[in-house]
Amino acid sequence: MLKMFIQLLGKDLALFRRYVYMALIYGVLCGLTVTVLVPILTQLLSGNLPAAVPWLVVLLIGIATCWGLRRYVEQAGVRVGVAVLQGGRHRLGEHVARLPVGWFTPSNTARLSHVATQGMMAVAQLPAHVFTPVITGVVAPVIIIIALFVLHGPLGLTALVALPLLAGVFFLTTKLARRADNAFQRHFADTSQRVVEFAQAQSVLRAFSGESGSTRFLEKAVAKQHRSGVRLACLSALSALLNAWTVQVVFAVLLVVAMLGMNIHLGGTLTEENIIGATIALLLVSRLIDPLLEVANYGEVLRSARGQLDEIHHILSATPLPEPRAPRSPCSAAIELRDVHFRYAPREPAVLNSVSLYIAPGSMTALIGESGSGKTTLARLIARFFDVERGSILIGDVDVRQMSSVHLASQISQIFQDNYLFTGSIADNIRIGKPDASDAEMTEAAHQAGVSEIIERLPQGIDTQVGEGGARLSGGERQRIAIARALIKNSPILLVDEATAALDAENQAAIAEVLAQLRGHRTILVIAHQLSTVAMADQIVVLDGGQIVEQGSPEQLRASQGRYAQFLSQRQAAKGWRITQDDADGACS
Ligand SMILES: Nc1ncnc2c1ncn2[C@@H]1O[C@H](COP(=O)(O)OP(=O)(O)OP(=O)(O)O)[C@@H](O)[C@H]1O
Repeated sequence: MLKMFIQLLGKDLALFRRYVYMALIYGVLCGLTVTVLVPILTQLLSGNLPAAVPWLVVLLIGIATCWGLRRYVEQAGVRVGVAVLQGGRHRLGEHVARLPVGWFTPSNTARLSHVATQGMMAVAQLPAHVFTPVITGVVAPVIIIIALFVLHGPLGLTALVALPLLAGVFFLTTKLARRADNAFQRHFADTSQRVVEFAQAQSVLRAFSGESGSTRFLEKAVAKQHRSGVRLACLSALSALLNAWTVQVVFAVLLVVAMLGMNIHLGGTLTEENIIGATIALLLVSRLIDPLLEVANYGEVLRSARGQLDEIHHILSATPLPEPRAPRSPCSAAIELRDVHFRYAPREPAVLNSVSLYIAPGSMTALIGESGSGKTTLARLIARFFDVERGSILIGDVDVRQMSSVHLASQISQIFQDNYLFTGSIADNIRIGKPDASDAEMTEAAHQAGVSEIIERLPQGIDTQVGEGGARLSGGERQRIAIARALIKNSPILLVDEATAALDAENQAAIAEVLAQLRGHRTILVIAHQLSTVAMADQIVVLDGGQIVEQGSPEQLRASQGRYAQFLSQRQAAKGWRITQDDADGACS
Protein backbone atom coordinates (compact mmCIF):
# COMPACT_ATOMS: atom_id res chain seq x y z
CA MET A 1 0.00 0.00 0.00
CA LEU A 2 2.77 2.38 1.05
CA LYS A 3 4.74 1.45 -2.07
CA MET A 4 1.82 2.45 -4.29
CA PHE A 5 1.31 5.68 -2.34
CA ILE A 6 5.00 6.53 -2.76
CA GLN A 7 4.80 5.73 -6.50
CA LEU A 8 1.95 8.21 -6.81
CA LEU A 9 4.00 10.90 -5.08
CA GLY A 10 6.92 10.65 -7.52
CA LYS A 11 9.19 13.65 -7.07
CA ASP A 12 7.10 14.91 -4.15
CA LEU A 13 8.40 12.02 -2.03
CA ALA A 14 10.49 14.46 0.06
CA LEU A 15 7.25 16.07 1.29
CA PHE A 16 5.98 12.69 2.44
CA ARG A 17 9.29 11.83 4.19
CA ARG A 18 9.18 15.12 6.06
CA TYR A 19 5.59 14.47 7.06
CA VAL A 20 6.37 10.93 8.31
CA TYR A 21 9.33 12.17 10.39
CA MET A 22 7.13 14.85 11.94
CA ALA A 23 4.35 12.34 12.64
CA LEU A 24 6.88 9.97 14.26
CA ILE A 25 8.30 12.76 16.42
CA TYR A 26 4.74 13.73 17.34
CA GLY A 27 3.94 10.11 18.31
CA VAL A 28 7.11 9.82 20.43
CA LEU A 29 6.35 13.15 22.12
CA CYS A 30 2.77 12.07 22.89
CA GLY A 31 4.08 8.82 24.40
CA LEU A 32 6.70 10.67 26.45
CA THR A 33 4.11 13.20 27.67
CA VAL A 34 1.97 10.34 28.97
CA THR A 35 4.96 8.76 30.72
CA VAL A 36 5.63 12.04 32.54
CA LEU A 37 2.54 11.04 34.54
CA VAL A 38 4.70 8.38 36.22
CA PRO A 39 6.99 10.71 38.24
CA ILE A 40 4.11 13.14 38.84
CA LEU A 41 1.81 10.47 40.29
CA THR A 42 4.67 8.82 42.16
CA GLN A 43 5.49 12.09 43.91
CA LEU A 44 1.86 13.06 44.47
CA LEU A 45 0.86 9.65 45.86
CA SER A 46 3.89 9.78 48.16
CA GLY A 47 2.68 13.20 49.38
CA ASN A 48 5.70 15.02 47.94
CA LEU A 49 3.99 17.93 46.15
CA PRO A 50 7.11 20.14 45.67
CA ALA A 51 8.94 17.31 43.89
CA ALA A 52 5.93 16.85 41.56
CA VAL A 53 5.80 20.52 40.50
CA PRO A 54 8.76 20.46 38.01
CA TRP A 55 7.26 17.35 36.38
CA LEU A 56 3.89 19.10 36.19
CA VAL A 57 5.60 21.92 34.32
CA VAL A 58 7.20 19.35 31.98
CA LEU A 59 3.75 17.81 31.46
CA LEU A 60 2.23 21.18 30.57
CA ILE A 61 5.10 21.94 28.16
CA GLY A 62 4.66 18.46 26.65
CA ILE A 63 0.91 18.95 26.16
CA ALA A 64 1.43 22.41 24.59
CA THR A 65 4.19 21.11 22.29
CA CYS A 66 2.06 18.12 21.24
CA TRP A 67 -0.84 20.45 20.48
CA GLY A 68 1.33 22.78 18.39
CA LEU A 69 3.14 19.95 16.63
CA ARG A 70 -0.15 18.26 15.75
CA ARG A 71 -1.12 21.32 13.73
CA TYR A 72 2.18 21.22 11.84
CA VAL A 73 1.84 17.49 11.21
CA GLU A 74 -1.69 18.00 9.89
CA GLN A 75 -0.55 20.84 7.62
CA ALA A 76 2.28 18.65 6.33
CA GLY A 77 -0.29 15.87 5.76
CA VAL A 78 -2.54 18.24 3.80
CA ARG A 79 0.46 19.26 1.65
CA VAL A 80 1.18 15.58 0.92
CA GLY A 81 -2.52 15.07 0.09
CA VAL A 82 -2.50 17.99 -2.36
CA ALA A 83 0.70 16.62 -3.95
CA VAL A 84 -0.94 13.19 -4.34
CA LEU A 85 -4.04 14.74 -5.86
CA GLN A 86 -2.20 16.98 -8.32
CA GLY A 87 0.91 14.90 -9.04
CA GLY A 88 -0.95 11.58 -8.94
CA ARG A 89 -3.59 12.71 -11.43
CA HIS A 90 -0.87 14.13 -13.63
CA ARG A 91 1.09 10.85 -13.50
CA LEU A 92 -2.08 8.89 -14.20
CA GLY A 93 -2.84 11.15 -17.17
CA GLU A 94 0.70 10.84 -18.54
CA HIS A 95 0.57 7.08 -18.15
CA VAL A 96 -2.79 6.49 -19.84
CA ALA A 97 -1.75 8.79 -22.69
CA ARG A 98 0.99 6.25 -23.48
CA LEU A 99 -1.27 3.19 -23.26
CA PRO A 100 -2.33 1.43 -26.44
CA VAL A 101 -5.72 2.60 -27.69
CA GLY A 102 -6.93 -0.98 -27.27
CA TRP A 103 -6.66 -0.59 -23.48
CA PHE A 104 -9.59 1.84 -23.46
CA THR A 105 -12.39 -0.68 -23.16
CA PRO A 106 -15.63 0.60 -21.56
CA SER A 107 -14.78 -1.12 -18.27
CA ASN A 108 -11.24 0.31 -18.13
CA THR A 109 -12.58 3.76 -19.06
CA ALA A 110 -15.13 3.59 -16.22
CA ARG A 111 -12.37 2.41 -13.85
CA LEU A 112 -10.16 5.30 -14.92
CA SER A 113 -12.86 7.89 -14.39
CA HIS A 114 -13.72 6.42 -10.95
CA VAL A 115 -10.05 6.37 -9.90
CA ALA A 116 -9.30 9.88 -11.22
CA THR A 117 -12.19 11.35 -9.23
CA GLN A 118 -13.24 9.46 -6.09
CA GLY A 119 -10.22 7.17 -5.81
CA MET A 120 -7.65 9.96 -5.87
CA MET A 121 -9.73 12.05 -3.45
CA ALA A 122 -9.91 9.17 -0.94
CA VAL A 123 -6.17 8.51 -1.21
CA ALA A 124 -5.31 12.22 -0.91
CA GLN A 125 -7.15 12.41 2.42
CA LEU A 126 -5.08 9.62 3.92
CA PRO A 127 -2.07 11.56 5.28
CA ALA A 128 -3.94 14.31 7.08
CA HIS A 129 -6.90 12.30 8.37
CA VAL A 130 -5.73 8.70 8.70
CA PHE A 131 -1.94 8.30 8.70
CA THR A 132 -1.40 10.80 11.54
CA PRO A 133 -3.67 9.05 14.10
CA VAL A 134 -2.44 5.63 12.95
CA ILE A 135 1.27 6.53 13.25
CA THR A 136 0.66 8.14 16.65
CA GLY A 137 -1.52 5.20 17.67
CA VAL A 138 1.38 2.82 17.03
CA VAL A 139 4.35 4.91 18.21
CA ALA A 140 2.88 6.28 21.47
CA PRO A 141 2.04 2.80 22.84
CA VAL A 142 5.63 1.64 22.15
CA ILE A 143 6.95 4.48 24.37
CA ILE A 144 4.34 3.66 27.03
CA ILE A 145 5.35 -0.02 26.96
CA ILE A 146 8.99 0.96 27.59
CA ALA A 147 7.82 2.97 30.61
CA LEU A 148 5.74 -0.03 31.73
CA PHE A 149 8.83 -2.24 31.55
CA VAL A 150 10.64 0.08 33.92
CA LEU A 151 7.69 0.26 36.29
CA HIS A 152 6.32 -3.25 36.17
CA GLY A 153 8.32 -5.90 34.25
CA PRO A 154 5.54 -8.54 33.79
CA LEU A 155 3.08 -5.88 32.62
CA GLY A 156 5.59 -4.47 30.14
CA LEU A 157 6.29 -7.96 28.82
CA THR A 158 2.57 -8.78 28.46
CA ALA A 159 1.97 -5.51 26.58
CA LEU A 160 4.97 -6.20 24.34
CA VAL A 161 3.64 -9.66 23.48
CA ALA A 162 0.19 -8.17 22.88
CA LEU A 163 1.43 -5.75 20.20
CA PRO A 164 2.29 -8.31 17.46
CA LEU A 165 -0.83 -10.25 18.48
CA LEU A 166 -2.94 -7.14 17.87
CA ALA A 167 -1.15 -6.50 14.58
CA GLY A 168 -1.94 -10.08 13.53
CA VAL A 169 -5.64 -9.70 14.33
CA PHE A 170 -5.81 -6.35 12.49
CA PHE A 171 -4.16 -7.99 9.50
CA LEU A 172 -6.61 -10.92 9.49
CA THR A 173 -9.71 -8.73 9.86
CA THR A 174 -8.44 -6.50 7.04
CA LYS A 175 -8.06 -9.57 4.84
CA LEU A 176 -11.56 -10.71 5.81
CA ALA A 177 -13.26 -7.67 4.32
CA ARG A 178 -10.73 -7.05 1.55
CA ARG A 179 -12.32 -9.36 -1.01
CA ALA A 180 -15.75 -7.85 -0.34
CA ASP A 181 -14.22 -4.41 -0.77
CA ASN A 182 -12.66 -5.37 -4.12
CA ALA A 183 -15.99 -6.78 -5.33
CA PHE A 184 -17.76 -3.59 -4.25
CA GLN A 185 -15.25 -1.40 -6.10
CA ARG A 186 -15.66 -3.55 -9.22
CA HIS A 187 -19.47 -3.35 -9.10
CA PHE A 188 -19.31 0.37 -8.36
CA ALA A 189 -17.23 0.97 -11.51
CA ASP A 190 -19.59 -1.29 -13.47
CA THR A 191 -22.62 0.70 -12.29
CA SER A 192 -20.90 3.99 -13.24
CA GLN A 193 -20.26 2.56 -16.70
CA ARG A 194 -23.91 1.48 -16.98
CA VAL A 195 -25.17 4.91 -15.91
CA VAL A 196 -23.13 6.58 -18.66
CA GLU A 197 -24.28 3.96 -21.16
CA PHE A 198 -27.89 4.41 -19.99
CA ALA A 199 -27.71 8.16 -20.57
CA GLN A 200 -25.90 7.92 -23.89
CA ALA A 201 -27.98 5.14 -25.44
CA GLN A 202 -31.45 6.29 -24.36
CA SER A 203 -32.88 6.25 -27.87
CA VAL A 204 -31.66 2.70 -28.56
CA LEU A 205 -32.80 1.43 -25.15
CA ARG A 206 -36.27 2.92 -25.51
CA ALA A 207 -36.66 1.73 -29.07
CA PHE A 208 -35.68 -1.86 -28.33
CA SER A 209 -36.49 -2.43 -24.68
CA GLY A 210 -39.78 -0.62 -24.07
CA GLU A 211 -40.30 1.78 -21.21
CA SER A 212 -39.42 -0.49 -18.30
CA GLY A 213 -36.86 -2.54 -20.22
CA SER A 214 -34.70 0.53 -20.84
CA THR A 215 -33.56 0.47 -17.23
CA ARG A 216 -33.02 -3.30 -17.03
CA PHE A 217 -29.22 -3.31 -17.50
CA LEU A 218 -28.79 -0.43 -15.10
CA GLU A 219 -31.07 -2.05 -12.49
CA LYS A 220 -29.08 -5.29 -12.68
CA ALA A 221 -25.81 -3.40 -12.12
CA VAL A 222 -27.32 -1.41 -9.22
CA ALA A 223 -28.67 -4.62 -7.64
CA LYS A 224 -25.22 -6.24 -7.87
CA GLN A 225 -23.63 -3.16 -6.33
CA HIS A 226 -26.27 -3.18 -3.58
CA ARG A 227 -25.59 -6.85 -2.75
CA SER A 228 -21.83 -6.37 -2.64
CA GLY A 229 -22.38 -3.17 -0.60
CA VAL A 230 -24.43 -5.07 2.02
CA ARG A 231 -21.81 -7.83 2.17
CA LEU A 232 -19.07 -5.25 2.57
CA ALA A 233 -21.00 -3.42 5.32
CA CYS A 234 -21.53 -6.70 7.25
CA LEU A 235 -17.90 -7.78 6.95
CA SER A 236 -16.66 -4.29 7.81
CA ALA A 237 -18.82 -4.20 10.94
CA LEU A 238 -17.60 -7.67 11.88
CA SER A 239 -13.94 -6.79 11.45
CA ALA A 240 -14.35 -3.50 13.35
CA LEU A 241 -16.01 -5.46 16.17
CA LEU A 242 -13.26 -8.09 16.20
CA ASN A 243 -10.57 -5.40 16.29
CA ALA A 244 -12.24 -3.58 19.19
CA TRP A 245 -12.79 -6.87 21.08
CA THR A 246 -9.15 -7.86 20.67
CA VAL A 247 -8.01 -4.53 22.08
CA GLN A 248 -10.42 -4.95 25.02
CA VAL A 249 -9.19 -8.52 25.62
CA VAL A 250 -5.60 -7.24 25.69
CA PHE A 251 -6.72 -4.58 28.16
CA ALA A 252 -8.37 -7.23 30.35
CA VAL A 253 -5.27 -9.46 30.25
CA LEU A 254 -3.07 -6.52 31.25
CA LEU A 255 -5.42 -5.76 34.16
CA VAL A 256 -5.32 -9.38 35.30
CA VAL A 257 -1.51 -9.40 35.11
CA ALA A 258 -1.39 -6.19 37.17
CA MET A 259 -3.83 -7.63 39.76
CA LEU A 260 -1.90 -10.88 39.95
CA GLY A 261 1.26 -8.88 40.54
CA MET A 262 -0.40 -7.00 43.41
CA ASN A 263 -1.82 -10.25 44.76
CA ILE A 264 1.62 -11.83 44.91
CA HIS A 265 2.88 -8.82 46.86
CA LEU A 266 -0.18 -8.94 49.16
CA GLY A 267 0.88 -12.41 50.26
CA GLY A 268 4.37 -11.19 51.09
CA THR A 269 6.00 -7.82 51.30
CA LEU A 270 3.52 -5.31 49.96
CA THR A 271 5.12 -1.90 50.29
CA GLU A 272 3.68 1.52 49.62
CA GLU A 273 6.05 1.71 46.68
CA ASN A 274 4.58 -1.51 45.20
CA ILE A 275 1.02 -0.18 45.47
CA ILE A 276 1.94 3.17 43.89
CA GLY A 277 3.88 1.42 41.09
CA ALA A 278 1.01 -0.96 40.29
CA THR A 279 -1.59 1.85 40.36
CA ILE A 280 0.43 3.98 37.95
CA ALA A 281 1.07 0.95 35.74
CA LEU A 282 -2.69 0.38 35.51
CA LEU A 283 -3.14 4.00 34.50
CA LEU A 284 -0.50 3.61 31.79
CA VAL A 285 -2.29 0.49 30.56
CA SER A 286 -5.47 2.52 30.09
CA ARG A 287 -3.48 5.20 28.20
CA LEU A 288 -2.01 2.43 26.06
CA ILE A 289 -5.40 1.15 25.01
CA ASP A 290 -6.87 4.44 23.71
CA PRO A 291 -4.47 4.90 20.76
CA LEU A 292 -4.70 1.20 19.93
CA LEU A 293 -8.50 1.46 19.79
CA GLU A 294 -8.11 4.44 17.48
CA VAL A 295 -5.86 2.41 15.16
CA ALA A 296 -8.49 -0.38 15.20
CA ASN A 297 -11.17 2.14 14.18
CA TYR A 298 -9.11 3.27 11.19
CA GLY A 299 -8.76 -0.31 9.92
CA GLU A 300 -11.77 0.02 7.65
CA VAL A 301 -10.71 3.38 6.19
CA LEU A 302 -7.23 1.97 5.51
CA ARG A 303 -8.66 -1.11 3.85
CA SER A 304 -10.93 0.89 1.60
CA ALA A 305 -8.02 3.22 0.72
CA ARG A 306 -6.01 0.15 -0.14
CA GLY A 307 -8.80 -0.88 -2.52
CA GLN A 308 -8.52 2.51 -4.24
CA LEU A 309 -4.73 2.23 -4.38
CA ASP A 310 -5.07 -1.25 -5.93
CA GLU A 311 -7.30 0.23 -8.62
CA ILE A 312 -4.71 2.95 -9.28
CA HIS A 313 -2.03 0.26 -9.35
CA HIS A 314 -4.08 -1.72 -11.89
CA ILE A 315 -4.09 1.28 -14.22
CA LEU A 316 -0.45 2.25 -13.64
CA SER A 317 0.71 -1.32 -14.22
CA ALA A 318 -0.86 -1.50 -17.70
CA THR A 319 2.08 -1.63 -20.09
CA PRO A 320 2.46 1.40 -22.36
CA LEU A 321 3.65 0.92 -25.91
CA PRO A 322 7.45 1.04 -25.64
CA GLU A 323 9.14 4.10 -27.12
CA PRO A 324 12.40 3.55 -29.03
CA ARG A 325 15.65 4.75 -27.42
CA ALA A 326 16.97 6.05 -30.75
CA PRO A 327 13.91 6.90 -32.87
CA ARG A 328 14.27 6.63 -36.65
CA SER A 329 12.55 8.56 -39.41
CA PRO A 330 10.97 6.88 -42.43
CA CYS A 331 12.51 7.56 -45.82
CA SER A 332 9.19 7.41 -47.71
CA ALA A 333 5.45 6.98 -47.24
CA ALA A 334 5.50 3.31 -48.25
CA ILE A 335 3.67 0.89 -45.96
CA GLU A 336 4.78 -2.69 -45.56
CA LEU A 337 3.39 -5.52 -43.44
CA ARG A 338 5.80 -8.45 -43.03
CA ASP A 339 4.27 -11.71 -41.84
CA VAL A 340 2.01 -9.95 -39.33
CA HIS A 341 0.26 -12.01 -36.67
CA PHE A 342 -2.07 -10.37 -34.19
CA ARG A 343 -4.61 -11.23 -31.49
CA TYR A 344 -6.31 -8.82 -29.08
CA ALA A 345 -5.50 -10.80 -25.93
CA PRO A 346 -3.29 -13.84 -25.24
CA ARG A 347 -6.16 -16.32 -24.99
CA GLU A 348 -8.30 -14.82 -27.76
CA PRO A 349 -8.30 -16.18 -31.33
CA ALA A 350 -5.85 -14.76 -33.88
CA VAL A 351 -7.36 -11.84 -35.81
CA LEU A 352 -4.55 -11.52 -38.39
CA ASN A 353 -2.55 -14.50 -39.57
CA SER A 354 0.67 -14.15 -41.50
CA VAL A 355 -0.36 -11.01 -43.39
CA SER A 356 2.25 -9.59 -45.77
CA LEU A 357 1.45 -6.57 -47.87
CA TYR A 358 3.27 -3.75 -49.65
CA ILE A 359 1.63 -0.40 -50.36
CA ALA A 360 3.76 1.79 -52.60
CA PRO A 361 4.17 5.47 -51.68
CA GLY A 362 1.49 7.64 -53.26
CA SER A 363 -0.66 4.65 -54.21
CA MET A 364 -4.19 3.80 -53.17
CA THR A 365 -5.09 0.40 -51.73
CA ALA A 366 -8.66 -0.73 -51.14
CA LEU A 367 -9.12 -3.30 -48.39
CA ILE A 368 -12.26 -5.39 -48.70
CA GLY A 369 -13.61 -8.47 -46.96
CA GLU A 370 -16.45 -9.88 -44.88
CA SER A 371 -17.39 -8.24 -41.61
CA GLY A 372 -14.96 -9.39 -38.91
CA SER A 373 -12.25 -10.39 -41.39
CA GLY A 374 -9.76 -8.01 -39.72
CA LYS A 375 -9.79 -4.92 -41.96
CA THR A 376 -10.10 -2.34 -39.19
CA THR A 377 -7.55 -4.21 -37.09
CA LEU A 378 -5.03 -4.10 -39.95
CA ALA A 379 -5.51 -0.35 -40.40
CA ARG A 380 -5.18 0.24 -36.66
CA LEU A 381 -1.98 -1.75 -36.48
CA ILE A 382 -0.42 0.56 -39.08
CA ALA A 383 -1.23 3.52 -36.82
CA ARG A 384 0.21 1.45 -33.91
CA PHE A 385 -2.98 1.33 -31.86
CA PHE A 386 -1.46 -1.97 -30.70
CA ASP A 387 1.82 -3.78 -31.34
CA VAL A 388 1.84 -6.87 -33.53
CA GLU A 389 2.28 -10.26 -31.90
CA ARG A 390 4.71 -11.45 -34.57
CA GLY A 391 6.14 -9.93 -37.72
CA SER A 392 6.55 -6.23 -38.34
CA ILE A 393 4.93 -3.15 -39.85
CA LEU A 394 7.18 -0.70 -41.64
CA ILE A 395 6.66 2.81 -42.87
CA GLY A 396 9.30 4.00 -45.31
CA ASP A 397 11.46 0.95 -44.37
CA VAL A 398 11.34 1.80 -40.65
CA ASP A 399 9.53 -0.46 -38.18
CA VAL A 400 6.75 1.58 -36.54
CA ARG A 401 8.15 0.43 -33.17
CA GLN A 402 11.39 2.26 -33.99
CA MET A 403 9.62 5.55 -34.66
CA SER A 404 8.67 7.95 -31.88
CA SER A 405 4.91 7.93 -31.31
CA VAL A 406 4.78 11.67 -32.08
CA HIS A 407 6.59 11.22 -35.39
CA LEU A 408 4.45 8.23 -36.34
CA ALA A 409 1.27 10.19 -35.55
CA SER A 410 2.52 13.04 -37.73
CA GLN A 411 2.89 10.63 -40.68
CA ILE A 412 -0.68 9.32 -40.56
CA SER A 413 -4.13 10.90 -40.88
CA GLN A 414 -7.11 8.75 -40.03
CA ILE A 415 -10.73 8.93 -41.02
CA PHE A 416 -12.37 6.15 -39.05
CA GLN A 417 -16.06 5.44 -38.47
CA ASP A 418 -15.96 6.33 -34.78
CA ASN A 419 -14.84 9.92 -35.35
CA TYR A 420 -15.27 11.93 -32.20
CA LEU A 421 -15.92 15.64 -32.23
CA PHE A 422 -14.91 17.61 -29.17
CA THR A 423 -17.11 20.19 -27.47
CA GLY A 424 -16.31 23.45 -29.23
CA SER A 425 -16.87 25.02 -32.62
CA ILE A 426 -16.48 23.46 -36.06
CA ALA A 427 -13.29 25.52 -36.47
CA ASP A 428 -11.89 24.21 -33.16
CA ASN A 429 -12.51 20.66 -34.30
CA ILE A 430 -10.87 21.09 -37.68
CA ARG A 431 -7.91 22.90 -36.11
CA ILE A 432 -7.15 19.84 -33.94
CA GLY A 433 -5.55 18.40 -37.09
CA LYS A 434 -3.12 21.34 -37.21
CA PRO A 435 -3.35 23.80 -34.31
CA ASP A 436 -1.30 26.49 -36.11
CA ALA A 437 -3.24 26.25 -39.38
CA SER A 438 -3.80 29.54 -41.21
CA ASP A 439 -7.30 30.72 -42.19
CA ALA A 440 -6.48 29.89 -45.81
CA GLU A 441 -5.57 26.30 -44.85
CA MET A 442 -8.81 26.03 -42.85
CA THR A 443 -10.88 27.24 -45.80
CA GLU A 444 -9.07 24.87 -48.17
CA ALA A 445 -9.58 21.80 -45.89
CA ALA A 446 -13.22 22.74 -45.28
CA HIS A 447 -13.77 23.12 -49.00
CA GLN A 448 -12.06 19.79 -49.86
CA ALA A 449 -14.08 17.88 -47.25
CA GLY A 450 -17.39 19.44 -48.27
CA VAL A 451 -17.71 21.31 -44.95
CA SER A 452 -18.15 24.65 -46.75
CA GLU A 453 -21.74 23.77 -47.66
CA ILE A 454 -22.52 22.92 -44.01
CA ILE A 455 -20.94 26.16 -42.81
CA GLU A 456 -22.94 28.21 -45.32
CA ARG A 457 -26.19 26.73 -44.00
CA LEU A 458 -25.46 27.48 -40.35
CA PRO A 459 -26.07 31.02 -38.98
CA GLN A 460 -22.80 31.05 -37.02
CA GLY A 461 -20.84 29.41 -39.82
CA ILE A 462 -17.53 27.83 -38.88
CA ASP A 463 -17.96 29.08 -35.30
CA THR A 464 -21.10 26.96 -34.75
CA GLN A 465 -20.83 24.87 -31.59
CA VAL A 466 -20.95 21.14 -32.34
CA GLY A 467 -22.12 20.08 -28.86
CA GLU A 468 -20.71 17.23 -26.78
CA GLY A 469 -19.33 14.58 -29.16
CA GLY A 470 -20.79 16.55 -32.07
CA ALA A 471 -24.35 15.80 -30.90
CA ARG A 472 -25.77 18.94 -32.58
CA LEU A 473 -24.73 17.73 -36.04
CA SER A 474 -25.89 14.90 -38.27
CA GLY A 475 -23.75 11.76 -38.77
CA GLY A 476 -22.76 12.90 -42.24
CA GLU A 477 -21.85 16.41 -41.04
CA ARG A 478 -19.70 14.96 -38.29
CA GLN A 479 -17.98 12.73 -40.82
CA ARG A 480 -17.16 15.65 -43.11
CA ILE A 481 -15.67 17.68 -40.27
CA ALA A 482 -13.57 14.65 -39.35
CA ILE A 483 -12.39 14.48 -42.97
CA ALA A 484 -11.45 18.18 -42.91
CA ARG A 485 -9.57 17.56 -39.64
CA ALA A 486 -7.63 14.73 -41.28
CA LEU A 487 -6.94 16.73 -44.45
CA ILE A 488 -5.61 19.83 -42.71
CA LYS A 489 -3.02 17.62 -41.01
CA ASN A 490 -1.50 17.07 -44.44
CA SER A 491 0.32 13.85 -43.56
CA PRO A 492 1.77 11.59 -46.26
CA ILE A 493 -0.36 8.57 -45.27
CA LEU A 494 -4.16 8.50 -45.08
CA LEU A 495 -6.10 5.63 -43.49
CA VAL A 496 -9.82 5.67 -44.28
CA ASP A 497 -12.54 3.41 -42.93
CA GLU A 498 -15.34 4.12 -45.34
CA ALA A 499 -18.69 4.08 -43.57
CA THR A 500 -21.25 1.71 -44.95
CA ALA A 501 -24.53 3.16 -43.78
CA ALA A 502 -23.74 6.35 -41.89
CA LEU A 503 -23.29 8.39 -45.03
CA ASP A 504 -25.90 9.51 -47.48
CA ALA A 505 -25.07 9.63 -51.18
CA GLU A 506 -23.99 13.27 -50.91
CA ASN A 507 -21.51 12.57 -48.14
CA GLN A 508 -20.23 9.48 -49.88
CA ALA A 509 -19.60 11.66 -52.89
CA ALA A 510 -17.60 14.02 -50.66
CA ILE A 511 -15.36 11.15 -49.52
CA ALA A 512 -15.00 9.87 -53.07
CA GLU A 513 -14.05 13.38 -54.18
CA VAL A 514 -11.44 13.67 -51.44
CA LEU A 515 -9.96 10.29 -52.32
CA ALA A 516 -9.88 11.22 -56.00
CA GLN A 517 -8.11 14.50 -55.21
CA LEU A 518 -5.54 12.89 -52.94
CA ARG A 519 -4.92 9.85 -55.10
CA GLY A 520 -1.35 9.88 -56.30
CA HIS A 521 -0.35 12.50 -53.71
CA ARG A 522 -0.70 10.44 -50.53
CA THR A 523 -0.39 6.79 -49.62
CA ILE A 524 -3.99 5.80 -49.08
CA LEU A 525 -5.35 2.68 -47.45
CA VAL A 526 -9.12 2.62 -47.54
CA ILE A 527 -11.41 0.02 -46.02
CA ALA A 528 -13.79 0.20 -48.91
CA HIS A 529 -17.49 -0.56 -49.08
CA GLN A 530 -18.40 1.43 -52.20
CA LEU A 531 -17.80 0.16 -55.70
CA SER A 532 -16.69 3.60 -56.86
CA THR A 533 -13.94 3.64 -54.22
CA VAL A 534 -12.73 0.16 -55.01
CA ALA A 535 -12.62 0.97 -58.70
CA MET A 536 -10.37 3.97 -57.99
CA ALA A 537 -7.73 1.86 -56.20
CA ASP A 538 -4.37 0.90 -57.66
CA GLN A 539 -4.45 -2.27 -55.64
CA ILE A 540 -7.24 -4.30 -54.02
CA VAL A 541 -6.60 -6.58 -51.07
CA VAL A 542 -9.24 -9.11 -50.04
CA LEU A 543 -9.09 -10.26 -46.43
CA ASP A 544 -10.82 -13.36 -45.15
CA GLY A 545 -10.49 -14.78 -41.64
CA GLY A 546 -7.45 -12.60 -40.97
CA GLN A 547 -5.58 -13.67 -44.12
CA ILE A 548 -5.06 -12.09 -47.51
CA VAL A 549 -6.88 -14.32 -49.98
CA GLU A 550 -6.63 -12.13 -53.05
CA GLN A 551 -4.52 -9.20 -54.13
CA GLY A 552 -4.06 -7.27 -57.37
CA SER A 553 -5.32 -4.43 -59.53
CA PRO A 554 -9.11 -4.12 -60.12
CA GLU A 555 -8.65 -5.42 -63.67
CA GLN A 556 -6.57 -8.43 -62.58
CA LEU A 557 -9.03 -9.43 -59.87
CA ARG A 558 -12.05 -8.93 -62.09
CA ALA A 559 -10.47 -11.25 -64.61
CA SER A 560 -9.57 -13.90 -62.03
CA GLN A 561 -13.26 -14.38 -61.12
CA GLY A 562 -12.42 -14.93 -57.45
CA ARG A 563 -13.55 -13.27 -54.22
CA TYR A 564 -13.34 -9.75 -55.61
CA ALA A 565 -15.53 -10.68 -58.59
CA GLN A 566 -18.02 -12.10 -56.05
CA PHE A 567 -17.94 -8.84 -54.06
CA LEU A 568 -18.48 -6.92 -57.26
CA SER A 569 -21.53 -8.89 -58.31
CA GLN A 570 -23.02 -8.64 -54.79
CA ARG A 571 -22.60 -4.85 -54.79
CA GLN A 572 -23.93 -4.52 -58.30
CA ALA A 573 -26.96 -6.61 -57.33
CA ALA A 574 -27.50 -4.39 -54.29
CA LYS A 575 -27.18 -1.29 -56.47
CA GLY A 576 -29.84 -2.75 -58.72
CA TRP A 577 -32.45 -2.06 -56.04
CA ARG A 578 -33.99 1.27 -56.78
CA ILE A 579 -36.90 2.97 -55.13
CA THR A 580 -39.25 4.04 -57.88
CA GLN A 581 -42.38 6.16 -57.76
CA ASP A 582 -44.34 2.91 -57.38
CA ASP A 583 -42.24 2.08 -54.30
CA ALA A 584 -43.33 5.30 -52.71
CA ASP A 585 -46.84 3.92 -53.02
CA GLY A 586 -45.78 0.69 -51.35
CA ALA A 587 -43.92 -1.55 -53.85
CA CYS A 588 -40.22 -2.13 -54.55
CA SER A 589 -38.63 -3.06 -57.83
N1 LIG B 1 -11.01 -4.39 -29.19
C1 LIG B 1 -11.21 -5.67 -29.54
N2 LIG B 1 -11.01 -6.65 -28.62
C2 LIG B 1 -11.18 -7.94 -28.95
N3 LIG B 1 -11.55 -8.36 -30.18
C3 LIG B 1 -11.76 -7.45 -31.13
C4 LIG B 1 -11.60 -6.05 -30.86
N4 LIG B 1 -11.87 -5.36 -32.00
C5 LIG B 1 -12.19 -6.30 -32.94
N5 LIG B 1 -12.12 -7.53 -32.42
C6 LIG B 1 -12.35 -8.80 -33.12
O1 LIG B 1 -11.42 -8.89 -34.19
C7 LIG B 1 -12.02 -9.43 -35.34
C8 LIG B 1 -11.77 -8.50 -36.53
O2 LIG B 1 -12.42 -7.27 -36.26
P1 LIG B 1 -12.27 -6.03 -37.23
O3 LIG B 1 -13.03 -4.90 -36.63
O4 LIG B 1 -10.85 -5.81 -37.55
O5 LIG B 1 -13.01 -6.59 -38.53
P2 LIG B 1 -13.54 -5.80 -39.80
O6 LIG B 1 -13.19 -6.63 -40.95
O7 LIG B 1 -13.05 -4.39 -39.78
O8 LIG B 1 -15.11 -5.82 -39.55
P3 LIG B 1 -16.22 -4.73 -40.02
O9 LIG B 1 -16.21 -4.69 -41.51
O10 LIG B 1 -17.48 -5.30 -39.48
O11 LIG B 1 -15.84 -3.43 -39.37
C9 LIG B 1 -13.49 -9.62 -35.02
O12 LIG B 1 -13.71 -10.99 -34.73
C10 LIG B 1 -13.73 -8.78 -33.78
O13 LIG B 1 -14.67 -9.39 -32.95
